[in-house]
Amino acid sequence: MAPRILVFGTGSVGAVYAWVLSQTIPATSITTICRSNYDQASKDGFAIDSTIWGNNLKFKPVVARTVAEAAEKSDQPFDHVLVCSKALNTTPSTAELIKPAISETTAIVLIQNGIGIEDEYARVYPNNPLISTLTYLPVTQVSPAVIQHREVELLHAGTYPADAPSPSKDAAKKFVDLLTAAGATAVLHDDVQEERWAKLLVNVAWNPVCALTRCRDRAFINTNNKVLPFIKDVMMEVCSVAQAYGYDNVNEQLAHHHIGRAYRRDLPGVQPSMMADTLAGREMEVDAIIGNVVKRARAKGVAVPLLRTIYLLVNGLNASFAVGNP
Ligand SMILES: NC(=O)C1=CN([C@@H]2O[C@H](COP(=O)(O)OP(=O)(O)OC[C@H]3O[C@@H](n4cnc5c(N)ncnc54)[C@H](OP(=O)(O)O)[C@@H]3O)[C@@H](O)[C@H]2O)C=CC1
Ligand SMILES: CC(C)(CO)C(=O)C(=O)O
Repeated sequence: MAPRILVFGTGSVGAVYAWVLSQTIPATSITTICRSNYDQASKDGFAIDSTIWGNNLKFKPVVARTVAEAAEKSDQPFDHVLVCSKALNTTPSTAELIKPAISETTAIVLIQNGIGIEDEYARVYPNNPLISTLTYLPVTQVSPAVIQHREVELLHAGTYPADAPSPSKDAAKKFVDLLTAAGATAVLHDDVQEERWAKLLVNVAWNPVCALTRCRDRAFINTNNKVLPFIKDVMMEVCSVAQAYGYDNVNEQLAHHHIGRAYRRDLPGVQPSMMADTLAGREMEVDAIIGNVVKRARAKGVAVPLLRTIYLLVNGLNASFAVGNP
């Protein structure tokens, strides 16, 4: 029988992975939880333009407003619940919100940026397979249920914790195999935390500056010849924290690799998710992406003056959305 999939948070990333899975799993076995895009998604489904997979990709999964409604609609327990909402500190937490969909064997798959995002799920579901993933997938929901994707698709996955028991390791492999069979690129790791740190170089450096300046990454580079040295200094601070935790491959060479990717992009470049949030006046993942790095730096006595500055600025920007127009 086809695996049953639930996607919680079907915005930019969630819609793309739901579509990917629909290449091997019937759309009737994929349920998407939608909020602001519910009307459009339930009426016409999703439409994706991708520079990799092609334009005008349409698909219509099952659409529900809440996890309770999704669980009621499904005649079988869900095999995989994909959490593709932003990693935010909400009340109730997202871990609590997905409860109606979690059976004894459901694998919980986090497809989110940041570091230290798994703890709440591990606390609420100590016996379920928990799969931590991150993806290189520049995507933007340009209007409700209409998504644009460009340039790259690469997901890294592994269990949380890294030394999880074999049923969790099997579930992680199964998920990676599902994506691969559907035509996506997914890599399984014994310890995916190294890849989380590696991607933080990109997200800590570019997401806040693009949000604060409202310039896409490549366009920001063109504003001043000091931009690239600054971005490198920010990345090197993240490297020093990662190395303090034993991830020595998160280093200067990797920083150069990531900087080169942005530099080679056509203008105006990509719109990081934090910039999309700012333009929409939506809460940004300030703690998951920056605050948790600053905390980890403090715990190891690593100096991160640039990260502390960026954290305060972007945290202030976040707060401004809550109070409305200044
Ligand atoms: N966009 C990108 O290019 C990339 C993003 N990422 C990461 O992927 C994750 C997802 O990002 P992204 O797809 O951009 O985010 P989006 O904001 O595009 O999508 C998140 C979706 O979650 C929905 N949602 C949040 N809370 C709830 C809730 N309680 N009930 C129902 N729906 C809910 C939102 O609904 P609503 O619209 O109503 O708020 C929205 O549709 C983040 O961790 C991000 O950092 C990783 C790689 C690239
Ligand atoms: C920078 C990017 C697009 C890389 O995939 C990303 O992770 C984000 O927008 O948060």
